Amino acid sequence: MTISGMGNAAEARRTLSKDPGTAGGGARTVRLSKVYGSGDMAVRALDDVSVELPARRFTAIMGPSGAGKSTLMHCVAGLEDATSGKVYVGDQELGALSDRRLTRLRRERIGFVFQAFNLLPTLTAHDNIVLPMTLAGTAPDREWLDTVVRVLRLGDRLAHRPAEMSGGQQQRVALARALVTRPQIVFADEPTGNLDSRTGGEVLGLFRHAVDDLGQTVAMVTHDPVAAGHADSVVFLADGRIVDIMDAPTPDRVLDRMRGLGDHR
Ligand SMILES: Nc1ncnc2c1ncn2[C@@H]1O[C@H](COP(=O)(O)OP(=O)(O)OP(=O)(O)O)[C@@H](O)[C@H]1O
Repeated sequence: MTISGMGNAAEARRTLSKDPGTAGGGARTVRLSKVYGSGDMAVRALDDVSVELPARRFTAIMGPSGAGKSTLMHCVAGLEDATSGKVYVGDQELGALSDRRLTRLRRERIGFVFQAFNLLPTLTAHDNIVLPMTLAGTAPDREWLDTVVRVLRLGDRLAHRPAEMSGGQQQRVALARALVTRPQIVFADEPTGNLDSRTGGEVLGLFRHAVDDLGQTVAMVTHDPVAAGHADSVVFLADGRIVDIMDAPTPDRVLDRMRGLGDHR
């Protein structure tokens, strides 16, 4: 998919290449299990999952409701502890980190785009975008911020508050916020779930752009075979286990596979 008005990708790549160490890392799990609760109430949300989210690739995560998709993303992003097994972001094993170092790794290497955008209503688009840095007490890299804003076509929206923007614009602000710290990995939980198909298509195009032109790694949970068709590969989960991995997915093939898993949405 090509995106109009994306700015100069070669320039973005050059900007990025100044600091190659902060972009392009992947993540993986080794025999990851996650159990919620205990005894009779125990739920095994992830069961012995070994999977790779390769660097500079766009991976979709699919599967029926309750399959463990969000749990997998939360564990890989360091938002939840593993019950057993290991999670690596780049070469770093998350379980080996103190809380403080884990928080720092999350802040510096990981970006999140949640379905509900999670923008603060009283802040302008600009202040929402730089919020992670404001919270961390650091200053944004002006040149990089300008690049992200230009690529995401937000230049004329920076002074607006979320209520003054369309859903697609708010999603782009959320994406800018996830990208501005130059995270190695961007995690997105059903990012197109609430969007009309045109805006959803734009967001998916932005993820492709982040991977192909900005050298980032994207992992996205989705129920939508068309959305998954934008990814490089699809990881299928069912009952907390990986049941298939599909490279070069098309919406038709994804739909067939989903039907086979009993997800008829
Ligand atoms: N905090 C929690 N406490 C207890 N059980 C949980 C918790 N979070 C998730 N679960 C359970 O773990 C399993 C996997 O949940 P998860 O949210 O990862 O699935 P999902 O594939 O993302 O589902 P959906 O598509 O409906 O969002 C489910 O059975 C769910 O009820």
